Formats: sequence, structure tokens, C-alpha cells
Amino acid sequence: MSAGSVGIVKTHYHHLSGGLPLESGQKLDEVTIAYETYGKLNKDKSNAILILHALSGDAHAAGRHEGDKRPGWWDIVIGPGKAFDTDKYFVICSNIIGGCKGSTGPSSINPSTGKPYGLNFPVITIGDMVNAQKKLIDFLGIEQLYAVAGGSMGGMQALQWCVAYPDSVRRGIIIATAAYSRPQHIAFNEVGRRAIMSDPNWNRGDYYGGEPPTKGLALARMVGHITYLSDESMQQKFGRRLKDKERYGYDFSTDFQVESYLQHQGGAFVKRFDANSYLYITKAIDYFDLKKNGSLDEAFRAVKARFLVISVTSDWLYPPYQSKEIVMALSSNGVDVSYAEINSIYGHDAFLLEGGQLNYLISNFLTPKLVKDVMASAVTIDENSSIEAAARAMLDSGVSHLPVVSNGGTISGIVTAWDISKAVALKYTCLDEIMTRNVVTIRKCDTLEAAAAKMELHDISALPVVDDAGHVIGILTSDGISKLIGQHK
Ligand SMILES: CC(=O)SCCNC(=O)CCNC(=O)[C@H](O)C(C)(C)COP(=O)(O)OP(=O)(O)OC[C@H]1O[C@@H](n2cnc3c(N)ncnc32)[C@H](O)[C@@H]1OP(=O)(O)O
Ligand SMILES: N[C@@H](CCO)C(=O)O
Repeated sequence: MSAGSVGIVKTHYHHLSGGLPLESGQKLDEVTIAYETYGKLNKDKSNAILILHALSGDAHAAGRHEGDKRPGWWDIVIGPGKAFDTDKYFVICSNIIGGCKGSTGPSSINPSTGKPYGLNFPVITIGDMVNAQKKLIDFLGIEQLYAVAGGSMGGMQALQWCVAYPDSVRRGIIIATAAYSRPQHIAFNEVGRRAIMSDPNWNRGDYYGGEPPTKGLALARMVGHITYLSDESMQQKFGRRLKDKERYGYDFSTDFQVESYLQHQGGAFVKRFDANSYLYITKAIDYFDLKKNGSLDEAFRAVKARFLVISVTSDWLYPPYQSKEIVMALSSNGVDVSYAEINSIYGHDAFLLEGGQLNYLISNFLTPKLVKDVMASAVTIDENSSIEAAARAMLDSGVSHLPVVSNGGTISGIVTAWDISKAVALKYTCLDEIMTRNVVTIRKCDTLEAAAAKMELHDISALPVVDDAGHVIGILTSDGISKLIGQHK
């Protein structure tokens, strides 16, 4: 399967009619949502996947805008043949409200003043972001999403979707995040906000006609960016290497590569981001707390989706234990949840970088494995053969199940190693005397889940795979399924 690009894409804009009531009790009267879509919505509108972005992301998740050198921020997992396979799924990504990439936020024009909102923009929450997305999904005519997926603050929105709209989501993919912001998250966000607000250009958020608070915003991003990396990745990337010099300067100019790197990241950020949006979005992250009556178990009581929860081994901002907390609370409600850790030194930002592991985990979760992916070729035996011939065939090929076939390869029964031992003990000689005639079979395009259920129901460990004419085309064994599950771990 070769993975490709969705090609040249465009951002669309949708105006929410009726505005948006907010959790704070306020209301946004005029709301525009910027969004992109990739792939085709199928006839019954059942293949839509909503991608949710993190703090500084936008609607441009995949492909390229005309003339752009870089693709969208999650192009590594969205496209033909990738985990979010646009040959199969209709992928949607929208910019959050409060952002600065086309959706209504503090830099948008306040209709009641004709000027940018600035601090007159109401404080918004993750719940508000999701309610706005729900209106977009309704507008697109989609009743139920095949999946919602996101990392970091995108993971918070994905969780919020599954809790707030349990009937509208079939699967949740929750990456490098937590179910509530902890004091350490709030602490880093507050340092960033204080950096912005201490910049004289910030001017209580009223800077749109003049110089923006770039120094404060750059500083906020530098602090934030440190939390997205890891000790080990910084060591590997920079060590103690100096920037454009052979020895220490013994002054306060830039000495180390890591200093120059952070300055570069800060400088690049202010060119693409609005300082007030940074304030509003970090506040929404701080307020995020899914717990109900202090309990996460209770919060997940009504969810109906299946979940894949992924953390990153070196993420110290949202460490794996915070993902495991989500897994435990979901499990305690009997929710079907899988958990995986991305093995990476990249820290929190691994969810934007580890394409190989992400594609593997997500595609396995989204696209269930079929019998044909796991079945082995079957060794069969003719029904007129002797028991000795069956025993010999088992020994020679190292199998313990032989589908018995009649003329032309049509299945007529099955014989197992256990049947052979029985035959020896009871001195039978004909295959006919020991084989099971009412053989339970499976088709190659059935899901492994269905096959496993069949095995459990009938208390058997192998299923011959047959075609429409009843010809044996393979065999599925519980060993084969165990091996597959072993590879996933
Ligand atoms: C949903 C979302 O989260 S969307 C937001 C995601 N995007 C961002 O966060 C944008 C900011 N960028 C990043 O955080 C990172 O670039 C990532 C995580 C996206 C990718 O990480 P990597 O591929 O490892 O890139 P890396 O962290 O090395 O940064 C590369 C940049 O640093 C610069 N750089 C590297 N070393 C140095 C140095 N010693 N001094 C100065 N600049 C340096 C590179 O020139 C490059 O610059 P460019 O991006 O302007 O071309
Ligand atoms: N680097 C990402 C992750 C933040 O959680 C961003 O800026 O959105």
C-alpha cells in the first residue's frame, strides 16, 4: 500500500446561523468556522472522520495550499493509503473558535463595534469549541462520525465529543492528552500568558491597529516549546554545541544552539499566531475538566464510542499515566478501549512526528482486520483417506486440524489431532468414523472479531475458510489470532 498526498486543498468557511451559546452564559452572535475536507463523503454519510487540532494548529491538516512548500500539520497520517485513508474516509478538520486561522476569535471583527474584539471576546471552553464543530457537522449532514481524533488539546476535544455527543461518535482516538488540566499544565500556560500581558505592546489586548506584542508571544512560545520536547531529544539535537562561535562569549548574547533554536521557534510563531488567541486558547485548556462530581468514571458513563488511547513514552507534559487514567475510567464503564504507547524520544510533539507508529496504530484501530489477513493455507485430506494418512499429513505439515474434502475440494468435515488420538485408543480405522461432519466455517471477508466470537461460541480453535461454493481456501486458527495480537503489543 503506497501512501500519497491529498494534493492541493482549499479552506472553506461556514457561518453558524443563530450564533453560539457559550458555557460561560455569554453568546457569540456571529460565528464563522474555517474547515477543510479531504476524500469523499459516502452515500449514507457514514465514513466521516473529524480531526481536532492542538493549541497552535488550524484547519489545514493535510495536502498543500497552492504555492505552499509545507503540507498541513498532520499530513503524515492523512491521505491515500495513510491511517486516515482518504480513499476510504471523508476527513474533516476545522479551526477552533478562539483561534486566528479563519474561525471567529479575538482578532475577528466584533459586529457590535466594527472593531476587532480583543478582550471583548468572551472566554471560551473546550466544550464551546466542540459545540461549534457539532454545528458544522450538522451542516454537512453527518449524523454520526466514524471517528474523532486528535492530539494534545485535539485529544481533549475528541474526549469532549464522545462525552457530550455519545450518539454522534463511533470511535475516539485520543493522543498525548489528559481528561483534565493539572496544576503543572495551568502553571506553564500562566507563564505564557503573563509573558504576553507584560509586553507593553499588548495594551490590554487592544493592539490590532498597531505593533503586536511579539516579544511577549515569542517568550510564551519558547516556554511552551520546551514542554513539547524532551531532555533526550534536546541533548541529541543540540548537546552543548555553541552557536556561531568557538568559545563562550562571557556576555548575554546567544551562546548555545538550543538558545538560538528557541529564539527561532519564538520568532517563527509570532508570524503565524495572534497573542490574544494564545491567551484565550490556553485558558480553555486550563478550564478543561471532564470529571463529573469529581469522578472520571462518572463522566464516561454515557459514552458509546470505542476508544484508542495513545501516549508517548517521553512526554512529560501529558505523561502516559494521564492517558492510563482515561483508559481505567473508560474500562470501569465497560467501554471497549485499546491503549498504546508510542516509543519516542521526541516528547509531547511526537504526535506530530512519529508517522510510522501513528499510522500503524490508527489504521489497525480504524480498519478492522479480516479473516483473509490472518488465515493460513489449509492442508486438506480426502474423505476416503485412512486415519493413518491423516495422522501422517498432520505430522508432515505440523498442523493439528485437517479440513476433510470430498470430490473437487468441497468441505465435508474436519478432523483434529484429538480425533486421531481417540481413533488410536478406540481402534478406529476409517476417517469417516472420527471426523466431525457439522463443520463450522468462516468466509475470508468476515472480521476477525466475528471469527473469534464463532470460535468461542462453538468452543473450537480452528475454522476452515470456505468460498461461495464451499471449497476450502484456507484455515484460521486461534494460534494465528494470538500471533497477530502479539505483534500489536
Ligand atoms: C495541531 C498542531 O499541533 S499544529 C502545530 C504544529 N506545529 C507547530 O507546533 C509548529 C512549530 N514547529 C514545531 O513545533 C516543530 O517544528 C515540529 C514539532 C512541527 C516539527 O519538529 P521537527 O521536524 O523536529 O523540527 P524542529 O523542532 O527541528 O524545528 C525545525 C526548525 O528549527 C530550526 N532550527 C533547528 N536548529 C536550530 C538552531 N540551532 N538555531 C536556530 N534554528 C534552528 C530549523 O531551521 C527549522 O526552521 P524552520 O521550521 O523555520 O524551517
Ligand atoms: N506543538 C503543538 C502541540 C501543543 O500541544 C502545538 O503548538 O499545537
